[in-house]
Amino acid sequence: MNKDNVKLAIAPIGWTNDDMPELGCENTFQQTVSEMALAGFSGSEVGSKYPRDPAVLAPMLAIRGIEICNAWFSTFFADGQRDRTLDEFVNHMNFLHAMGAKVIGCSEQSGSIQGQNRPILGGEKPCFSDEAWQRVAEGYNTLGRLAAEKGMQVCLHHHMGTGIQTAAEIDRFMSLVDERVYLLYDTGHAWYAEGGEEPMLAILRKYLPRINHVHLKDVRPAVIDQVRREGLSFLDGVRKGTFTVPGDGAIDFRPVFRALEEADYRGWMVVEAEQDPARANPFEYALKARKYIYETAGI
Ligand SMILES: O=C1C[C@@H](O)[C@H](O)[C@@H](O)C1=O
Ligand SMILES: [Co+2]
Repeated sequence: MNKDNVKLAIAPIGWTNDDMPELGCENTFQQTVSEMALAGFSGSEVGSKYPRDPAVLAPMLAIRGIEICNAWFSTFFADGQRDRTLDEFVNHMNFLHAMGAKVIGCSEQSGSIQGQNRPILGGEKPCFSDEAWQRVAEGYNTLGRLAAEKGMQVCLHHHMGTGIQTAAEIDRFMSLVDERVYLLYDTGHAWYAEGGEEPMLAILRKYLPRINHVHLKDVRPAVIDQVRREGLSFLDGVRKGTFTVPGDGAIDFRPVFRALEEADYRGWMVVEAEQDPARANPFEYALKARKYIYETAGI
């Protein structure tokens, strides 16, 4: 890949998991960003331990050569919480804008079971009605317009346990939104939702021109099988090791990198591999990911 076009970041979720803050609570913000830099990454998403004042955060990252590329934002349009979502979005967008980020990665969280103690593969995730889809589309088109006014772009993170999890749901979403709304492609969630590498790649190939941010997450299929068999929740699975860094799990990332390269992808690729830091040392796994990406993507 061309290193002038693609930048590499890593998410702090490997050090402290904001979905389960007890995982990695011992890892400080400064240790996290220092280890990211030491492992050879130039970007990060934002975790709960990061100072929220750009005047404080920016210099602490600058001395380590780390840029902020994105931060997760939860939307609740299907549930009808449009005003609250838009208000919170504007604050979030302004923070990211002050940090120099260009992308705002959002997830439609109405009815999401990703944080609940319910079987993630047990058919309990939300399915939106036609009216809910219309609310989601209108909401995201508004976010896309607000972001464009700031010279930024909004994207949807398809995610396990949400109403936009499967390939069919991604299709529905993308068919309803306008060209100012992009897709955040997450390899791990695509594999998990569709059960393999071919359907994961099909989503990538279909939406390449609309993908403006990439999460590189590897999977351990044996753990996903256990999650299915034992009716475990998404977070139980994470604790058991559903995800890991590229190069450590089942996914061959070479076709992913090739497809992005052929489509002249320009933007960030973010290693995002939440697992228990007590079992998978975050610095060691960051180095492992960095080496694998160098060897397979050439950057
Ligand atoms: O982008 C993400 C953010 C996390 O909080 C989430 O649960 C994870 O799985 C993910 O892909
Ligand atoms: Co992700």
